[in-house]
Amino acid sequence: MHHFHYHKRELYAEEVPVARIVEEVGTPVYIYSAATLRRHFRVFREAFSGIPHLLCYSVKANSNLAVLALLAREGSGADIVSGGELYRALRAGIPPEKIVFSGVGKTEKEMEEALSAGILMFNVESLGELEALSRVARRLGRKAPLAIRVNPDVDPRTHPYISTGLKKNKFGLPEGLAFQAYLRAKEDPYLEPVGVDCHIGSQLTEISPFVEALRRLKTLYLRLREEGLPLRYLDLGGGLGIVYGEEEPPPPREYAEALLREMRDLPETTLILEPGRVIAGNAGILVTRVLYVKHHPPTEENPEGRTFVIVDAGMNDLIRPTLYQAYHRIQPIRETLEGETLVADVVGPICESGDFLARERRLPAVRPGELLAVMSAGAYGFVMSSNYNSRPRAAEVLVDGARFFVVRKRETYEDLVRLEEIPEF
Ligand SMILES: Cc1ncc(COP(=O)(O)O)c(C=O)c1O
Ligand SMILES: N[C@@H](CCCC[NH3+])C(=O)O
Repeated sequence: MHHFHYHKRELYAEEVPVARIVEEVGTPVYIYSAATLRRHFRVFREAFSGIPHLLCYSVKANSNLAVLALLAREGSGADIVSGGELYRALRAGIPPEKIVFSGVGKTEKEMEEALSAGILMFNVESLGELEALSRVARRLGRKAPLAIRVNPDVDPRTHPYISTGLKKNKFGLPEGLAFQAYLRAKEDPYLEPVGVDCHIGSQLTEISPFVEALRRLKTLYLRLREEGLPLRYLDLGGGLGIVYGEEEPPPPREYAEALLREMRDLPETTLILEPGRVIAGNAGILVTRVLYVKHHPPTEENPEGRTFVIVDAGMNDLIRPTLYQAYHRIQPIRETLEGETLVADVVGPICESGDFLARERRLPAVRPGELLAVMSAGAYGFVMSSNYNSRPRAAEVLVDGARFFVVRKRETYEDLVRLEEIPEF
C-alpha cells in the first residue's frame, strides 16, 4: 500500500488529510510518512537477512532527528560525513558502534569527536587523512578502526553530478594507492584496518555497477587478508535509485540477491550498506501553495506562449530540479477528474531563472490558492534547503498513522538573524 494516496479525491499522508496538516502548519511544508520509512528499512533489512550485515542509513539524505530516531529504533546504524551528522546520530539514539564516518574532508576535530564516541570505523579517503587520523588516535591514546575508501573506477551510469566512483571524481583512492595505505596503516600502532569501503554514486538504476564494484573490493580485501590484515567489513556504500518518474530501479530484493551471491565465499565478513535515498526519498513530499498563474503571450520562438504556475516553495526549499534537472512528480492535493489541464513551468518566488520545480509540465488547470504536492522529496530535500532570499526554511512534519507531529518548526524572521550582529562601526 502507498502511504501517500487519494481517498475521496483528497491526498492523504497515511490516515491524515494533507490539507489538514497545511491548515495547522502552513506552506511550504515537508511531510514524511513514518510507515513508509519503516517499510523501506524493513524491506532492506529482510533482503539482506541471509548474511551478516549492517545497515548504516546515510544521514545526509534526511537528517531530521525524528527520522533518525525512528530508524534507530528499527535497528539502523548511520553513515555520517561530518561532526554535525555525528551529533545528530548520537542525539537520535543511534549506537556509536553502528556508525561509519565517510567524506573526503574530515577535520581533526571531527575525527577526535568520532573516535571519542567510539564509532565502528572511519572510511579514509586519502593518505593525508590517514596521517591525520593516526595523529588524532595517538593524542587520544586509542586505536582508530578504519577502512580505506577505494575508488573502483566503475561507471554508475547516473547523473554526472552524483557519480562518485570514477577516476576523475574526488572520492577515495585508486586500488594501488589504497593497498599501500593499508600496509602503512598495518604498521601503525594507532591505526586498525578493519574493512574495505567504496561508494560509487547515487540514484543508480542498474545492479551491475554495484556487482562490479563489489568484485573489485573483494579482490583487494582478499589480497589484504593474505598480507595478514584481519579485515572483517566490506562497505559497499549506498546509491540504490528510486522511482521519481519513468525510471525502473531494481527492487531491494534483487539488489540484495546479486550482492549475496558475491558474498557467499566470504562467510566471516559483515557487509555494510549505506542506503539513503531508497529509505527516505519516497517517504516524503513537499507541499506548496499556488500563488499566481501567469501567461506570457506567444513569441516567434514560443508560439504557444508560456504559462507559469508560481508557488510558495522555491529552489531554496528543494534544489534538486535546479541542480540536477531532477524530475519530481507534482500532484494536486484535491484530485480533479478529467478536468482541464495546462502545460506550465512550476516556479518559485526566488530571483533566479533557475528557480523552478518543474518545466513544461502538464498539470490540472490549477488556480491561485490551491495546494500542490511535490512527490519523492523525502531525500535531499529539506537537508539541502537554504535561506536564500531570506526565506525562513519550511516546517517538517512526520505522520504516523492517524497522528502527525511537527518535527521541525517553520523558521521565523528572528531565526534568520539570530546569529548576526551589527558592529559599532
Ligand atoms: C559515502 C556515501 N554513502 C552513502 C550515500 C548515500 O547514497 P544514496 O542516498 O544514493 O543511497 C552517499 C551519497 O551519495 C555517500 O556519499
Ligand atoms: N544530493 C543528491 C545526491 C548526492 C548524494 C550525496 N552523496 C541528490 O539530491 O540526488
